[in-house]
Amino acid sequence: MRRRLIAANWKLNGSGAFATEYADAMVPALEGLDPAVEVAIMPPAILVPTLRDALNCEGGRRVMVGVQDVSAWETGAYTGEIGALMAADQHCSFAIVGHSERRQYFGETDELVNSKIHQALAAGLDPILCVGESLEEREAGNTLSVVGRQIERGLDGVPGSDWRHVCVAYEPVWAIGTGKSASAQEAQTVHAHIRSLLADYDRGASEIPIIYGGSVKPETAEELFAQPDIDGGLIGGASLSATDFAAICRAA
Ligand SMILES: O=C(CO)COP(=O)(O)O
Repeated sequence: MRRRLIAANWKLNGSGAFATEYADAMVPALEGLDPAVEVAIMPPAILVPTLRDALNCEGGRRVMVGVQDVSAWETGAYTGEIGALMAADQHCSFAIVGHSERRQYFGETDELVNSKIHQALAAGLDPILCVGESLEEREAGNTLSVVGRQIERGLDGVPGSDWRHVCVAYEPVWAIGTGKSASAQEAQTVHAHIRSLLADYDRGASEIPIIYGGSVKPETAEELFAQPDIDGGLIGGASLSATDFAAICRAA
């Protein structure tokens, strides 16, 4: 049975007060949710302790926290960076790695993304490797080759013993923040391709959860998550509403 994961990416949004209010709303909203569904929230790193403490009230469901990025270096003179070990020390469970906004605005290459994947795994975090094509690449018919390259280079050198800690998020760049989600069928086609690429590594890799991101809303979540190779979602805009995010979790 593959893992099912619904993850929130707050991006550059939130505050201490927002995190506390959000957690207060999430705890009751998730009551009764299938315990097999993993729920994780990635706020800006500085809000991790506040959110984590507010979520983990007694009797509440376990909601994990994570970071939106980690450094490619473990420690040292790298001003502004946040290390994977530091995130783990703050009880983070996940790290998003290689988000298209990092690739686009901060020039992250597949090689840098690969170093970050190794840092995350070494620190005991579950990395969520983001892959996805731009509109131009899709229109040129290159979706599967772009995604294939990002998977191959991003996961280069990951040992078989670590497959169970890896997640992949397929996030078509043209669907992020645009309100234009890939159709369930379009997403399923790419997910099935990723699944077959992973299966080429070995059997363990074919069990990696592949989640979809890009304008997921409560109204679209159910059909997306019903696809055989879509194991959950990475939610941006809609995750900023605790009510909408909880509704999306229920669709998993
Ligand atoms: O980038 C995303 C999640 O990482 C998706 O963002 P939106 O849900 O706002 O399109």
